[in-house]
Amino acid sequence: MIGFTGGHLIVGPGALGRMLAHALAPTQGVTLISQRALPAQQTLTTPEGETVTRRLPVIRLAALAPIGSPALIHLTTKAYAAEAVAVDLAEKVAPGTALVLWQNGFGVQPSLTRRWPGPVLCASTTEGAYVVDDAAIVHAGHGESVIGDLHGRHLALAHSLAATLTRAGLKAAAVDDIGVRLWQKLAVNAAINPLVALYEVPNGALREARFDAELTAVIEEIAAILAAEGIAPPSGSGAAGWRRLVDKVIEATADNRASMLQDVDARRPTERGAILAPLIERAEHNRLPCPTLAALDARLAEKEAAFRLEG
Ligand SMILES: NC(=O)C1=CN([C@@H]2O[C@H](COP(=O)(O)OP(=O)(O)OC[C@H]3O[C@@H](n4cnc5c(N)ncnc54)[C@H](OP(=O)(O)O)[C@@H]3O)[C@@H](O)[C@H]2O)C=CC1
Ligand SMILES: CC(C)(CO)C(=O)C(=O)O
Repeated sequence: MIGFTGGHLIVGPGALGRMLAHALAPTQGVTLISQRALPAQQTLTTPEGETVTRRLPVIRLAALAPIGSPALIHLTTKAYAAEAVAVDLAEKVAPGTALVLWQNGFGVQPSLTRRWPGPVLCASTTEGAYVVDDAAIVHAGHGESVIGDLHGRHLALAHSLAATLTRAGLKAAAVDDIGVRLWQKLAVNAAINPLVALYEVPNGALREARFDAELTAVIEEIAAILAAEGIAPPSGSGAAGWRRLVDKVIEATADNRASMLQDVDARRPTERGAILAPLIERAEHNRLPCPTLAALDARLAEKEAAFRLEG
């Protein structure tokens, strides 16, 4: 068993986890928690193209001794791994320990807010990072993070974390409507990610006429579902407001291979369960049709099954 000396525990040392660790390490105690051995010598390429190498302590979750209360636990696994990891973690930390969920979508957030024994913050970020290998990541682009909790009970904690992240060079703000922010990001992810992952194209391809009918159908379904849930787009209203937001993101990220496409490229499961499933569930709850979203989900499931067969 390996000891842990306090500070920020970052569980899931992938792109986002290591980016947070690199940012926080100069001013805060940081420990990465992994599921397999990783080198402690870690390199980050900044959005400005600078390369920085740091020693980041890494402990395997299975080897982590029970600990008191770290400052915060950041959960930075993919959404589909988060609940199982949280169950393992809960056995090792004091019950009041705060958890920060960095996952996209709206699956693990309500569920772990109910189940985790301490405060749960949710973060929604437009920072962009990707993994090069076990010792290197790229922070591809600066973004912004918003942080809050689903029931508005931990705003002081959200403010304190946002200030810590901002001081560390990751612009962040505390918000009292994180649920709305998560759904708004989910709407963008649901409109863009499944299509680009299925057609294996960069985001900018969705500007082409051949995708217009499918993109329009997806956005109309999302708009109806979110209207029933009382979630409006950040500006404008209805399907036109969502379309404007999605078009803006497509334009701004035209060269991106979206995260779901990167998962397809790497033959990994996608986060469709965190992005499409909550919309489909809310559509069923509100007795709204969502044939386009359901078809995208089924096609992605088929693609993932084919990868599993490949091996
Ligand atoms: N990358 C980005 O720019 C952004 C990511 N996000 C969200 O953040 C989340 C993480 O994304 P990202 O960092 O890209 O994903 P990655 O796949 O790069 O990282 C996930 C990490 O979790 C690790 N992990 C999986 N299971 C466990 C476990 N049981 N114990 C410890 N670690 C585990 C993986 O380890 P292993 O390598 O061994 O599989 C991997 O290091 C996703 O929900 C994503 O949607 C949101 C906005 C931006
Ligand atoms: C907004 C978008 C689609 C940008 O690529 C994204 O967040 C992702 O790749 O998951």
